[in-house]
Amino acid sequence: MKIAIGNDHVAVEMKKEIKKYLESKGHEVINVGTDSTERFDYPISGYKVAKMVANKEVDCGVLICGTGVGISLAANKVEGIRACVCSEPYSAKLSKQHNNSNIIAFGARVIGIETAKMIVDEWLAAEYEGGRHQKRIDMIDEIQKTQNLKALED
Ligand SMILES: O=C[C@H](O)[C@H](O)[C@H](O)COP(=O)(O)O
Repeated sequence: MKIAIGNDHVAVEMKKEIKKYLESKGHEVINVGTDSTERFDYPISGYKVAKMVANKEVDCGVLICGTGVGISLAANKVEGIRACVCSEPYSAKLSKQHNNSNIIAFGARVIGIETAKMIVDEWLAAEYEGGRHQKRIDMIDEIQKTQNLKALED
């Protein structure tokens, strides 16, 4: 798979290790995050990775900041992005199976590298199940596009 990866100053080492790990599994990884530990504003990396995913330049994205929260919030502002913060593999797997997440995020101040590897493994191996879940994803898109939800009017 072709994967974009982004991070802020907190997550430089974890980003490097995850990039290396994914490459060792045969993935092509495009690094758009910072490689410096100088303070760096996470929305920049969140936005860059999100745009690459939304434009289908890559198959999916990985985002890492201190908690994974800020960087995923920024990514989720891009239309079509479903970025999920996970601190354990079960939520990562379900975020793909049920929510069709296209970006996974986690925090370098929250989890260790072995948990991070398990999260990306489970997430990349999982497949979106469609079916009953699609209606809910369509509702999320509807909220984004219209700031409204027709289901409330029914
Ligand atoms: O959600 C935001 C991230 O966790 C950032 O990595 C964090 O806010 C950076 O904090 P600081 O600038 O204090 O290193």
